Amino acid sequence: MRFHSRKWVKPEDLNPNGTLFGGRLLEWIDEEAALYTIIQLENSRIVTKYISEINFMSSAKEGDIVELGMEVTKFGKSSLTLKCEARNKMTRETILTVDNIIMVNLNEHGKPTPHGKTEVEFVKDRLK
Ligand SMILES: CC(=O)SCCNC(=O)CCNC(=O)[C@H](O)C(C)(C)COP(=O)(O)OP(=O)(O)OC[C@H]1O[C@@H](n2cnc3c(N)ncnc32)[C@H](O)[C@@H]1OP(=O)(O)O
Repeated sequence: MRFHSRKWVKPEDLNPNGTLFGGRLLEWIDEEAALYTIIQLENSRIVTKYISEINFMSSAKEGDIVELGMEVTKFGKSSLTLKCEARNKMTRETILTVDNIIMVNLNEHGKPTPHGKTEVEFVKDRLK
């Protein structure tokens, strides 16, 4: 799994317990999944269709750095299935894992459309 982005836990990201608010982390993950999908599918009209069980295993506190990792587990016809892990860079603990995030490629009418991709592509290879 590649960890593409990092987030800094700020006061506005905390819950009343003083730790990272779960909803904020899910927002970060959804955005990261969307950005990853847009880049892979080369289409900005994509949506999140389904997110499987989310297992919160540990947390983060103010000032901690959270890393978000994504991995493609399946290329469907119009869909892309991702696996995700969020980990705390300070404690080295896994904060949560999500086994399946299903993203769907849409056409200009907002309907699912084949993306034609079958493997992960790297931007550096596209430039050749
Ligand atoms: C980044 C964001 O936050 S986006 C905002 C939040 N998301 C949204 O607003 C999306 C709202 N939902 C929708 O617009 C519609 O449900 C759509 C366009 C995503 C899908 O429409 P549907 O008519 O259900 O699509 P359809 O049945 O053709 O399925 C499309 C693909 O999703 C897959 N899929 C649909 N439902 C599920 C599900 N519950 N679990 C897993 N995969 C699913 C299908 O297998 C299909 O994949 P494939 O083409 O690779 O075989």
